[in-house]
Amino acid sequence: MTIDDVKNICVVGAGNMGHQIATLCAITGYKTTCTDVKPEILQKAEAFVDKYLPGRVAKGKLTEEQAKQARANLTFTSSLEDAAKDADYVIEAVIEVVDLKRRIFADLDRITPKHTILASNSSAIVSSRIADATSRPDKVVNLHFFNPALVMKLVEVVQGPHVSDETTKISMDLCLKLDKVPVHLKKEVNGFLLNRIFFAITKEAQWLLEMGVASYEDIDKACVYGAGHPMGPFRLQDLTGIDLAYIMGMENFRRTGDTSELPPPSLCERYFRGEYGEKTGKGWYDYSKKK
Ligand SMILES: NC(=O)c1ccc[n+]([C@@H]2O[C@H](COP(=O)([O-])OP(=O)(O)OC[C@H]3O[C@@H](n4cnc5c(N)ncnc54)[C@H](O)[C@@H]3O)[C@@H](O)[C@H]2O)c1
Repeated sequence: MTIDDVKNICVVGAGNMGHQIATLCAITGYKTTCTDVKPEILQKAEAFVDKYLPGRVAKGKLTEEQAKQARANLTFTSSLEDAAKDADYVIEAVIEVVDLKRRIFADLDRITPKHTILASNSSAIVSSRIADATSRPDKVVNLHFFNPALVMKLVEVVQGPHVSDETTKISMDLCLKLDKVPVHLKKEVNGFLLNRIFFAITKEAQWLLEMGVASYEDIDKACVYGAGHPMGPFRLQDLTGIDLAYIMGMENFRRTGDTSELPPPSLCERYFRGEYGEKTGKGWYDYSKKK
């Protein structure tokens, strides 16, 4: 199999990441189906596309014809069976819970053709923790996009010990077709490449806050105005989701038993109040007045 055999893509999960990955696939010419268990999330994803594509036309980034073709390429369904049955490549982007991902990959293994590559967009769960839920571990890989997936160019392709060179090559080639910049991780490592660097920064920022050294606003300012980052670690967490940071911290703690992996108190407080960041209107910062 080569990249030219990939025509149909299925994206599982239409949340923060999934709806943008699906839109990207459709714009770059792939017949794309996007599925989610929550009807309201599918409706939101569809509404996004119907606003996003005309917006790209208005900005001169797409022609009317390209936008029309992209929309025709993209379908939404609540049925995993319908979404995945003809897929050549699946990108899973559901919540960060390993047992759920294993269940979905076992279902995908049953539903999809034998040649289909099954990729996870997980930020922290390496594919070797999922691959043995399928009968095709050589075709189960991490394909890690960054948020927002329509904008950020980087994709990390993580080749665990079970992943074939063919799967890795097709995944790298797919990223190029999606107009992304892929990097190849030759082994699995917790946090992959860029997040390891960001984890170190965020952890330090979080402890500076907990120790009362500075406010989160000032810590963000230091990173923006001193280090030239486009946004500080707290603002970034609002974008990627405080819920995700909490779940990832808990997953890491469960896996390693290392208490320093536990999410810090100020993050837990926000998580338990349901203040997940931009998507709930409030996180570290207040977005309730933003349209
Ligand atoms: N948010 C980020 O910045 C970011 C960046 C890179 C990677 N990721 C990874 O992407 C994945 C998704 O993260 P997100 O932020 O989009 O989460 P999200 O909570 O916004 O979306 C997850 C979606 O999965 C759906 N879902 C749950 N169970 C499902 C099932 N059985 N079948 C189909 N859909 C189901 C939920 O309804 C939800 O809409 C995670 O693995 C995360 O680690 C997230």
